[in-house]
Amino acid sequence: MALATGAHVSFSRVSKRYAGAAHGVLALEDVSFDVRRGEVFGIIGRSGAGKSTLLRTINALELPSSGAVKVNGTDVGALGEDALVALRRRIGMIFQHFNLLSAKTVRENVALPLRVAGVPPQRIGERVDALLALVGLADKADVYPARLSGGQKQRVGIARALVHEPEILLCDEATSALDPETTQSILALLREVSAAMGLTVVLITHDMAVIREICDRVLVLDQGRAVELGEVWRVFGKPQAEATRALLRPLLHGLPADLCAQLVDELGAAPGRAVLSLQFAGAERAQGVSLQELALLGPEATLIHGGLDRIRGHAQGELLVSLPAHEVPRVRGLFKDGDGADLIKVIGYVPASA
Ligand SMILES: Nc1ncnc2c1ncn2[C@@H]1O[C@H](COP(=O)(O)OP(=O)(O)OP(=O)(O)O)[C@@H](O)[C@H]1O
Repeated sequence: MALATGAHVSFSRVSKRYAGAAHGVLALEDVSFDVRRGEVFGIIGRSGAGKSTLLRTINALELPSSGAVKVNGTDVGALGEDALVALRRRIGMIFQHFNLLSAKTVRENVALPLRVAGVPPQRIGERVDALLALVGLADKADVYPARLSGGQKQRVGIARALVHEPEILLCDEATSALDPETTQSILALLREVSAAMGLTVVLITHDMAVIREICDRVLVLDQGRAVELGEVWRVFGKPQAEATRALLRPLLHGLPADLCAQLVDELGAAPGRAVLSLQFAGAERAQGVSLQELALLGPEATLIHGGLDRIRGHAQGELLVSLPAHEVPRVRGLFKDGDGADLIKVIGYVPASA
């Protein structure tokens, strides 16, 4: 059963075909996965991969052409009008362009969904004040959106999305219009409110740094298909699908091939040496890479480039090391290769006769 496994939202064999020329557009194809209760779940993919379509099936803004989306075990596609209104109140949504009403103050923007729901004015006032305090905008209640910064507008968007005390928050490129510093503050706020309110958060973004920063797990869509799913540190540490690698390329620690070649060339002054790449994917070395272990590379090893990063508490990265070529077989044995968490790769040799 969906509830017993902790699934909050479950997608089973979801396909979506939009009407259009000839056979229409197949935006989603046979997508199945669960979003767990209380997790922050990211969806990534190239432009047109189907991310928005998938997100919008959760609150039935789009209905699957086949398959089912269930929230708490209930098929959202089978709900009547009243049940659908109730469902949408349990699912807040925030958008890239904030979608605030410019002719209404901050307070009125946040209050509007409560007014529509017929909540008594006194309760509306209390609720709106509490939410504006929560998002750090208590002093902007009577200001119009035009006088707010992008980050402040998104804070209003978040307050408005939380008015009905939802259990799920959908974020559609919520930080894409913001500068990096403001993005960080909005992510911190999202993390805070999701933890405080026990929210399940599903977000789509083109910004891989956002996924790395805030998500527990990530799904990769490619041309409407789910091609990879896993904990963020695993997927980012060792991406399996080509689509994932392409999306993550800007974040990967590896040196560009031409720079590697240049490094190998420069080492021509020391013939008989090899350049190795030691890649750490985080599973075995959550705490980092021990210097004791690196010391086993031997006294003639030189660290020439690299760095370690931390994703959701797992150390990841790549170190480029030069050492005598005859040491390569011994060193290969020191670090797990291939199916383990780590990978060791010979980037190049400088021939002894050079
Ligand atoms: N209402 C619609 N009618 C017809 N085709 C649509 C509609 N909405 C989306 N599509 C098509 O479905 C596919 C998936 O679109 P979707 O917006 O879900 O992708 P996306 O991954 O969110 O893209 P982006 O990152 O550019 O926002 C695209 O080919 C798009 O052109």
